[in-house]
Amino acid sequence: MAKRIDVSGLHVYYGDFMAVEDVSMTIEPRSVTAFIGSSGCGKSTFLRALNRMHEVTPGARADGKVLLDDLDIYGPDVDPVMVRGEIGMVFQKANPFPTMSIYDNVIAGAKLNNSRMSKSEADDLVEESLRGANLWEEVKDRLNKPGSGLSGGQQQRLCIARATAVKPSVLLMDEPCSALDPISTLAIEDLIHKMKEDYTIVIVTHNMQQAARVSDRTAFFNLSAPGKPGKLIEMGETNQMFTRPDKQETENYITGRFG
Ligand SMILES: Nc1ncnc2c1ncn2[C@@H]1O[C@H](COP(=O)(O)OP(=O)(O)OP(=O)(O)O)[C@@H](O)[C@H]1O
Repeated sequence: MAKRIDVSGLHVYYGDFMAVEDVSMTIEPRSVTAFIGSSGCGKSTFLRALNRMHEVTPGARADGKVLLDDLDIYGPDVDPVMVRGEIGMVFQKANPFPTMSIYDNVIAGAKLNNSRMSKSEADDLVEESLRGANLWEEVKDRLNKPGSGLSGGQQQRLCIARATAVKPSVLLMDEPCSALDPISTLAIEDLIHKMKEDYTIVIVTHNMQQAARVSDRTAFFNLSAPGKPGKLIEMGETNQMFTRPDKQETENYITGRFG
């Protein structure tokens, strides 16, 4: 079930370096939110702080509040592994487990959560997740072959199936199409469009057309100079952001005057 994310006053640091400064925003359920902005302005860092994935980087830490509906994901008793189950992530480069079969790739995370899953439950979940990722028809006859034998676009859809098999409520996608050809990109964009009925989706993208095509709301990040922290400049309906942004800085970026 899709859930809302409410961020207030979030700062993210790598050691002493503040990479993201004081970001507050609401990410609506059953919609796609795009993060755009020039390289190094902290989009990926902020995205990773939304499911505590930054904590796997030594020295990285976040300050501030992130609510997933009513759950404070930085609360003292909250397990980051549980958070990452609720808020899944898909990375820039498809990263299926190379030695695992397609089937085992899909079921890997779900099995960690429920080691007593029966064979028929697992079969059903694999089929449902692959169908959800628009990949079932292409792989149903080779489920026992390695995931690494698929094309780049198929591997990315396999990673999406793996992420959704644990039944998250939010999917964070960090430039999921940047390594893909235009046809595979379109397949992922179609999938994002379909999945927003069930999930809250956030996508980081460098591709303005992609942000305009897939997202309902867009957040523009920027930094005042190299080495300075990234900040949220403006967030709004994608249509409005691309036609009548409030801030000159946003307009300059969108019209290609910098970034
Ligand atoms: N592991 C890390 N250790 C130290 N600094 C980091 C680390 N990862 C990112 N940074 C720094 O944090 C800042 C924000 O980086 P981030 O990757 O979040 O930006 P981005 O907007 O996603 O960039 P891009 O669009 O190029 O992917 C940059 O100054 C970057 O050098």
